[in-house]
Amino acid sequence: MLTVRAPATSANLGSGFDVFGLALGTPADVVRVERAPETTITVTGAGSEYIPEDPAKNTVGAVAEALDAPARIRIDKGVRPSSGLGSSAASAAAAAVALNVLYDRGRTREDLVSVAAKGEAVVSGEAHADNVAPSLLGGFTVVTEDGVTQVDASVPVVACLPEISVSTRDARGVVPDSATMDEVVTTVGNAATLTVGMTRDDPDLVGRGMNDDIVTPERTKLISGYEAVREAALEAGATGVTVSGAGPGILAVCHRRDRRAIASAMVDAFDAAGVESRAYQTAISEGATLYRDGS
Ligand SMILES: Nc1ncnc2c1ncn2[C@@H]1O[C@H](COP(=O)(O)OP(=O)(O)O)[C@@H](O)[C@H]1O
Ligand SMILES: N[C@@H](CCOP(=O)(O)O)C(=O)O
Repeated sequence: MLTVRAPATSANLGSGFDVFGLALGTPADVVRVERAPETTITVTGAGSEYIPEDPAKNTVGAVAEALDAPARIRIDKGVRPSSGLGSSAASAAAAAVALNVLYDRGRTREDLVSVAAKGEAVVSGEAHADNVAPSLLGGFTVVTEDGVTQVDASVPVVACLPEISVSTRDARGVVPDSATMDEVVTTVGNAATLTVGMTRDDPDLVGRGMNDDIVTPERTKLISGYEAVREAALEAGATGVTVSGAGPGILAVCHRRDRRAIASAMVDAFDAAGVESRAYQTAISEGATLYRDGS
């Protein structure tokens, strides 16, 4: 048996829709695999009651098929589904790493990005790779049609997860079809600033580059309390705040000294809006980790 822990991720970071992603230190999914004549899946843990065990409907089923690697697969969810924290991607990334070794397929982590993205197509209709790439590779990732670029960034973050669900499929439905040239120019500038910030581990530059006037405003309408939570995080010292992935999670970037205060300000602001939430105080971290002995 092989065991892989794959981290939650936060995609987009505002200015990098479908392009940017980062790996979070916590939470994470743990996936265990054993060879079997055909693929079976069991799911336990956070939100498991909402996750299908049918291989045709679960992200890991698509990964097993793509690698021609039938297995008994057990998923222990640490990342709640429909969270904006790459829940479906964490399972897919973990399964890709585990099955690649189990069947000695010889794929590199970079090769596995497109394999794991097939799982995303099962749930959101599109094989977007901006969650699976950081879950596999760790750090900050930039996904384009030409491939993936990875930076071992280390920046403190708070990921606040409200007790509401937004499916990625639905949130992709509110993405505008077009943008003005002014909006594009502003977004390119922000994305470039953010990327330089990641290469320097500079939370101020990263935060300054997170603004996005194209996709994010449409998605914040799906998250009760978003504006109040954003304001509270900024007042507590966050250098940038935006929707995590497709939401409802909210990501705040910060200096380490402010992390605890930001986490409690965000939870309090959601509470005042009548929404329960929990905040993960973490940092950009490593990608999927393989444990050979099943421990
Ligand atoms: N292994 C899996 N882990 C989590 N969700 C899964 C998995 N396989 C299928 N799903 C489905 O994917 C959807 C959640 O994915 P998504 O909407 O992209 O949320 P998230 O932002 O948390 O990844 C849910 O409908 C869930 O049932
Ligand atoms: N780029 C995608 C990212 C979705 O992330 P998730 O964590 O919400 O699945 C999008 O914005 O649709």
